[in-house]
Amino acid sequence: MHPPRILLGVNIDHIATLRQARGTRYPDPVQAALLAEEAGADGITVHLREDRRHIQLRDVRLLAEVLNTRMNLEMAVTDEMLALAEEVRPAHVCLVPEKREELTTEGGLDVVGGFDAIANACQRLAAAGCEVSLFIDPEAAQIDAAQRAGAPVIELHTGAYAEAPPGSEAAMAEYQRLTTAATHAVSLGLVVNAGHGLHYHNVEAIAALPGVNELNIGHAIIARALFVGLKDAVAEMKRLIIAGQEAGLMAALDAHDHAHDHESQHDHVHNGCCGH
Ligand SMILES: CC(=O)[C@@H](O)[C@H](O)COP(=O)(O)O
Ligand SMILES: NCC(=O)COP(=O)(O)O
Repeated sequence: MHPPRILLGVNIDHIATLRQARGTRYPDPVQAALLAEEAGADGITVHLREDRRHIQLRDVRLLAEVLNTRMNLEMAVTDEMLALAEEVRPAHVCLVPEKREELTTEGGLDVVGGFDAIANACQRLAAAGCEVSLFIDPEAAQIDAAQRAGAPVIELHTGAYAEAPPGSEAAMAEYQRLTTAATHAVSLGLVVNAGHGLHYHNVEAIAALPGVNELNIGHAIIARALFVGLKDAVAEMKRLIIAGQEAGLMAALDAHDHAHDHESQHDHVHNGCCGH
């Protein structure tokens, strides 16, 4: 049976970045969200940062009213944000680490180190009806802790892979880390999302990872939208994700057939079918 198509969550933070740069009312991230949905986005991701550098509370409240798909609210594990999520009740909440001085999210959430606070946040958000995901680095210890904390979903941070020079040993090592992490998380029954730094040239490989449910992509889509329009930018990303998923499935089938052939040859020899 064909697994479900990988979903695309479009992150619209950078529409708000442009608006905030001039203090105008435009461009409106809410308008962008509706266009992205029309182009095939399966969900809309926003990161309401403590410093409110891009997305504002007004955006989150309006999106909660008008989205036709679902909101994925990225937020830090703070009392203020937990209270807000309990009030707005987005379909999905992704807990992320946050530093004021960072340009963008630098690493994954330390679930091992902050276990009690994160497990408590997972419980509160689940009680509010939100599906919680934890944005983590592709490390077994963090994945295990995420499961123990009660998160049904993880989002693997793809930043290190995206930043490594394409084709380099570092990129291959990061890809292997992501593959191992996704396989491990799926074996624990976790839903596996991924994102950060994905763009039109690296997304196919990430869509080919085993068992991926959703990719969250923002910067590259909004940047391309400047030249081709938001709808085309979203549609093109969806096409690449589907192509990557198909390639991953074919590769998995080939590997399976290969292993099967090898096993049959092995049985053949051991069952004495070679005239011995
Ligand atoms: C959690 C994550 O990887 C991204 O959503 C990122 O945090 C977006 O935030 P910025 O748009 O501020 O980079
Ligand atoms: N969680 C990742 C995300 O929402 C998008 O990150 P980016 O594509 O803007 O780097």
